[in-house]
Amino acid sequence: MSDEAKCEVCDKQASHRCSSCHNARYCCREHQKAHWKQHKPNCRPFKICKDDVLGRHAKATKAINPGEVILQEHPLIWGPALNTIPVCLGCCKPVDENNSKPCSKCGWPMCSSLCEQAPCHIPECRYTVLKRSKISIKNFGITHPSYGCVTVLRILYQKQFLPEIWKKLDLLQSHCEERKGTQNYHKDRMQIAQFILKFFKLGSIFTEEDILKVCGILTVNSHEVPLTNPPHIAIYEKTSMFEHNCSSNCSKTFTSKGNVVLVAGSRVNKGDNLSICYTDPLWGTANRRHHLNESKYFWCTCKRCSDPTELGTYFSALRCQDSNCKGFLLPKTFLDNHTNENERDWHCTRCPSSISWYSVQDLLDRIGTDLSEMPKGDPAECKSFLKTYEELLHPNHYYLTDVKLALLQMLGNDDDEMKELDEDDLQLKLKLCQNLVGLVKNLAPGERRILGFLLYKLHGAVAETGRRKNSPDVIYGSLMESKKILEEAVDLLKHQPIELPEGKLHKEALANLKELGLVIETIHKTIGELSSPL
Ligand SMILES: C[S@@+](CC[C@H](N)C(=O)[O-])C[C@H]1O[C@@H](n2cnc3c(N)ncnc32)[C@H](O)[C@@H]1O
Repeated sequence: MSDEAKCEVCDKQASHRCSSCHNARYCCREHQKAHWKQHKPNCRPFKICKDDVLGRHAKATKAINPGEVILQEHPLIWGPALNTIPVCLGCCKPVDENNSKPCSKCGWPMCSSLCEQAPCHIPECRYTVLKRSKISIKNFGITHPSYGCVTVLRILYQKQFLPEIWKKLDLLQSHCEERKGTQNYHKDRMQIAQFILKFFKLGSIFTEEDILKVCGILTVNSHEVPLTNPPHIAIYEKTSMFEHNCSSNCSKTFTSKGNVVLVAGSRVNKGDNLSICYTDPLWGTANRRHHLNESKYFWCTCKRCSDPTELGTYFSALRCQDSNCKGFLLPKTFLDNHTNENERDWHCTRCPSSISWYSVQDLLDRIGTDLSEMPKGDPAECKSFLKTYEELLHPNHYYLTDVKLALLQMLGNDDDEMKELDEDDLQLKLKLCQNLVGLVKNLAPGERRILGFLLYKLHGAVAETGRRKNSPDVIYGSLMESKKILEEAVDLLKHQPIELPEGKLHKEALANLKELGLVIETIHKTIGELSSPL
């Protein structure tokens, strides 16, 4: 009998499951009732299903409202990223020769004696001690190849000593077969597997295949945790089951302690698949699909990828090159990776014009280079980029979106700067915020962090526009609108931890909301006094 088939209370064979989460199993109703108090905090609104395309994935077992927490869990394993500068192996904060001391047992630089004794440091410490010479890290502040093996060693340690955790890790996808022959596989083999086998001399315990499987598990399932700078990585058991969608219905954030929190971004119906976005939702379709194939070994065919207009946003579209035409150029599909050359042409949505795939690539490469070479932090440069490329790209194009996102943060980034902003720039900021809020709501409604950030910026621009008017009625109207937008931002950002910029923004938004409420009350009284008969 498998573990899953046992009653949560008595270990007898289970005949039924909790009808809400489908996870807990019981032998009888009495035991289910008796267990409810204990089970309630863990009763999750999803079950794990399996099919040939997705493998294991999560399905909602009841309707879920936007903002509802679907899951919160501890990492199964965490550690430094595979490419990182030297960090403390207790807390993952950067170390250098001044703020660290080598671990007395193994030599890895640690930021404090508390971190030296942290349980998470045991695996690499023990394996280093076993090889009978300490490690010596001399170059700080630049990517250090030795750190690539640390999280891998932590997983191998579970395999050797902690079978309960290893069992869970071992069940995760590693795509070993698909990875063979790829550049990433070769790199992992040379830089991680060989290093572990030769430097740590662990060949009698682990094979090269064991190590490469762990590299695959990490590549496919690990999450970047931005609570430290540089971010560290972690694997979460249940979160690993959530499939990818480029317009996902859930998003993830983290608690201050490093737990992952999955939150519904849009309304989910019972039976819907639950998804998160494994890639950057503000990349174009070709780039997202390429990245997913390179890092997660599947070609995405979600609704957004299947629709060349990307849900009607034209996020990857070019303007038709016929100056008399108001249409946009797009391929027939982004899904077919191997069609013959003519089939890859991009066609106008209005006229018979078309353009070859090579010309599209050439144009996009040129604009991409311009963007990467653009001096940072200069609003004039951003405006000039937008002016030049709005002639060639759809207004929602991802390159323009990228620059708009940067520009709106340069225009009046705090209250004082906002007051100083000239009227044209204020109206530009307002337009950029409105434009991007509309775009993200269409394209990636589950992305609560991005939407919350944009709405926060929008509330400021709306309030400032109102404040500059002479009429108390108009000011009152604008501040009420701004308050409504701010309330939405507060709700969207409510699960962000204070360590992240969005958590700080949430704190700021709550304070602004209180202040805005008081200002609105005062204006309301003034209007009442002005309009009351003498
Ligand atoms: C983090 S795992 C998800 C859990 C996995 N399905 C399992 O059975 O363990 C990521 C892998 O799931 C599969 N996957 C996730 N989302 C997918 C999607 N939208 N289309 C196809 N495969 C997907 C891919 O094989 C991907 O590498």
